[in-house]
Amino acid sequence: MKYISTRGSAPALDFEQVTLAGLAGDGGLYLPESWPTFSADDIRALAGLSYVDTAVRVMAPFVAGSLSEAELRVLCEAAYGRFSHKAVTPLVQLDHRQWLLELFHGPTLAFKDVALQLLGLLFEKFLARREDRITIVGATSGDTGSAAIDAVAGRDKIDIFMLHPYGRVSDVQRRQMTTVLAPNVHNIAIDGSFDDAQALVKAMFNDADFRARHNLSAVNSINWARLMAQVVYYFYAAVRLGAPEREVAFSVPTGNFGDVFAGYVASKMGLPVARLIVATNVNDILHRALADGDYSQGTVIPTATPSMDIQVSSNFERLLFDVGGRDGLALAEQMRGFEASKAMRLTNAQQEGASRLFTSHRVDADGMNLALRWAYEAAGQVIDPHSAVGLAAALAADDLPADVPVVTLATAHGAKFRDAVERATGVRPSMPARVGSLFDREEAYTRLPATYEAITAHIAGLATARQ
Ligand SMILES: Cc1ncc(COP(=O)(O)O)c(C=O)c1O
Ligand SMILES: N[C@@H](CCOP(=O)(O)O)C(=O)O
Repeated sequence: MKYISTRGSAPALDFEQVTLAGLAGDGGLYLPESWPTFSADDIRALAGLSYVDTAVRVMAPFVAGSLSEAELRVLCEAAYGRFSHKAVTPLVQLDHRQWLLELFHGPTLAFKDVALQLLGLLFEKFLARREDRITIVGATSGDTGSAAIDAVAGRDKIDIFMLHPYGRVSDVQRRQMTTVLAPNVHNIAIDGSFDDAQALVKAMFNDADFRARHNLSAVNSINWARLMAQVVYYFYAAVRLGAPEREVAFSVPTGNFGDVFAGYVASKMGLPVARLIVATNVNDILHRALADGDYSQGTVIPTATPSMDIQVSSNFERLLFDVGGRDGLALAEQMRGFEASKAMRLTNAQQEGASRLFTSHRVDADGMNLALRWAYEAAGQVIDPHSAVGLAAALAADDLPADVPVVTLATAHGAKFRDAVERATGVRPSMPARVGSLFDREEAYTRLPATYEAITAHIAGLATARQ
């Protein structure tokens, strides 16, 4: 399998290279040269398989040439063996048509673990082959950071520098990152938003000297391997609900467009997806883009769903590339315009292409609270605020055929956002034992201004020299 850049001029890479590279050299994001497809029989054959068996079948075409199926299986068994639920990503029924897909049974209680537990092992395997080391630079609005740190802490060929927006993540999210005191883990709190952090990370990748000197790699969803691992649970859930005989809709609380893009990939591979509902909070750039073609960056408004307080959605570029005819040079021009003016209009082809599968819904604080209460009172489920944004959008999708089940992706455990859950439901979710005593541990992080000079000087001073 070869991967090409959305901006048309970086060299095509294989899976191993693309996993270590992160962002493409031309500033674009990597995607498979063509989508592997599963026939109805292939999908039928997934019925009754374990999560690991499903993962191996779904991901095998993407890793071909870099990993054998046996190697992939060993990594999946290790990654998903750390989840606390036997089904890894269990489905929970809420009513006759609404379902939750629980993605928070990993070590750090958010869906990020599904991909990052595997990515940590992929890094280790590929670095051992090359006898090389990497410096990971990442941006987090709360969940990617802790999941990535858990996945790579203590690995001796990796340094990780994780940027989070100071004061804009929950106390649990922050402590899950800053109480990991392994020597290769470096937390940086920037005076800015997640978008600032993400822009700084992309600038480091686009600085050829800095990138080469530190051998940068990515753990954000700019890294293709992240999305690949997330495609698996769409198959796993849909097959359990009757695919390929029955179509399934998914409602996805969305920020950086990675999770819902994985659903798009599943659909391109042949999974019968009736609809992908993009659920945003009031930071609604994706809702405006999908509803009106207006992709213009607003100011980030802090909300009770901090992980979705994002106004520039990295992976949207992958969708625009695929539905817009895969013209990398034209997209590069369009993205340069966006980077300069912070606004762009989708082309007609991009809008029409996206509207075939996607709808969107903007959920404000009242809508989120109502969904939290509905889940608790009508179905006895204490969910987290991000999942509640997804559920609110799912409940509003009343134009879907009656026989289509709607699956909301439950992206985090309520305990990560205890205050918001308690305010809405009166129930304070307790912390699962696997997280340990976060509040007794020492914290370590460095607070820095959100400037390129300050961040790169800090990283250059601490990153272990390449051997
Ligand atoms: C709990 C939670 N829900 C939803 C999202 C949004 O996912 P994505 O950025 O893949 O759209 C995030 C962050 O990415 C998150 O941490
Ligand atoms: N919500 C995310 C933001 C980063 O998204 P990613 O999927 O690109 O890593 C977070 O929790 O950090």
